[in-house]
Amino acid sequence: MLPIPIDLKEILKHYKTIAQHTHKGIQGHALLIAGSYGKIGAAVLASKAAIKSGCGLVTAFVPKCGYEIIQIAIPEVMVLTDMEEKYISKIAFEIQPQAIGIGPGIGQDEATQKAVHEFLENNKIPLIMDADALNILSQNKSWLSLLVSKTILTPHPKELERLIGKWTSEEEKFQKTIAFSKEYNLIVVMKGAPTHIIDGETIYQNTTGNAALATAGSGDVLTGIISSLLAQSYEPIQAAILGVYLHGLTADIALPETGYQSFIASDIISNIGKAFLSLDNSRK
Ligand SMILES: NC(=O)C1=CN([C@@H]2O[C@H](COP(=O)(O)OP(=O)(O)OC[C@H]3O[C@@H](n4cnc5c(N)ncnc54)[C@H](OP(=O)(O)O)[C@@H]3O)[C@@H](O)[C@H]2O)[C@@H](O)CC1
Ligand SMILES: Nc1ncnc2c1ncn2[C@@H]1O[C@H](COP(=O)(O)OP(=O)(O)O)[C@@H](O)[C@H]1O
Ligand SMILES: [Mg+2]
Repeated sequence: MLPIPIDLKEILKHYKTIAQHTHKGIQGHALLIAGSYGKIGAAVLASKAAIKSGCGLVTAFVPKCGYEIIQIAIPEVMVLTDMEEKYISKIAFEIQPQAIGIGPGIGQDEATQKAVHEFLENNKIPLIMDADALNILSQNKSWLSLLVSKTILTPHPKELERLIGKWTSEEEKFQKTIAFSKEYNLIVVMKGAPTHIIDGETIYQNTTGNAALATAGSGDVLTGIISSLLAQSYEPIQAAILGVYLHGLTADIALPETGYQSFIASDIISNIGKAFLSLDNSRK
């Protein structure tokens, strides 16, 4: 089947402008479970991207060593901490987020794996899983059946291979990912150049983005953007499509100013506003 292009026409079917009388309490609350010692940056990037993508509230759940880092780096974001200093060991919270993003920078410590398992057994909130959360799933494939329906997975090619096994052709890669998506009722964002999204038999192909995105943390930012959209009541497939498009668009907007070399993940975040504005302007 031919992929559906994720272009402006497709995006305008899904994109919702912000209601004038909305307030932060109804704009959605996203929870980002991220970071470990030396990789708190992943939590900073994901939660900053979330608050810059329209949800009303963002909470970051990090190991203790991340507390001051997040509070100072992004005062707009609230912080909950694990009992452990350097890694996540038990995911417990009393807030009621509308979406959860888990994985950037969490590592694969045994205690973190146990915490992820317990979390998945109990979670019913719309979910996006990235990075080490995917690697943990790959090591414990029986946990895939615990995921809430239409959970969004965002693997890069290596993470995808860990999840579905090796492929010998592009065709086989798509066949295996479609079978995987159908078996567990998941949405798979196959990150790459270009990114494809698999939702059962349906394949979408992104049209934005460029090689400037080949830089540390750009996937962590994507997780934050999609978590934010999910918290704003976009359906999981809509959040994945819009998130991937906006993420790529930031790089297309920034490229004339930064060039490929000096573009960094924070430049994605600082151009999210212009990316949203270009959607608003195209409606006028
Ligand atoms: N500032 C921070 O805190 C940051 C924290 N981060 C966090 O670090 C954790 C580890 O994440 P990670 O992705 O670096 O490690 P890992 O899963 O082993 O993958 C690496 C291997 O995968 C491959 N590969 C990747 N992309 C590919 C592609 N497009 N096309 C083809 N192959 C590709 C490539 O394999 P190779 O080609 O070398 O065989 C590469 O060596 C994770 O939690 C993340 O969130 C980072 O986000 C950085 C900023
Ligand atoms: N050459 C490229 N062209 C377009 N997009 C790219 C390119 N290289 C990387 N990307 C995008 O950048 C992101 C990288 O994600 P990931 O590998 O998870 O990074 P990290 O783990 O460092 O945050 C993905 O969204 C991917 O599609
Ligand atoms: Mg990544």
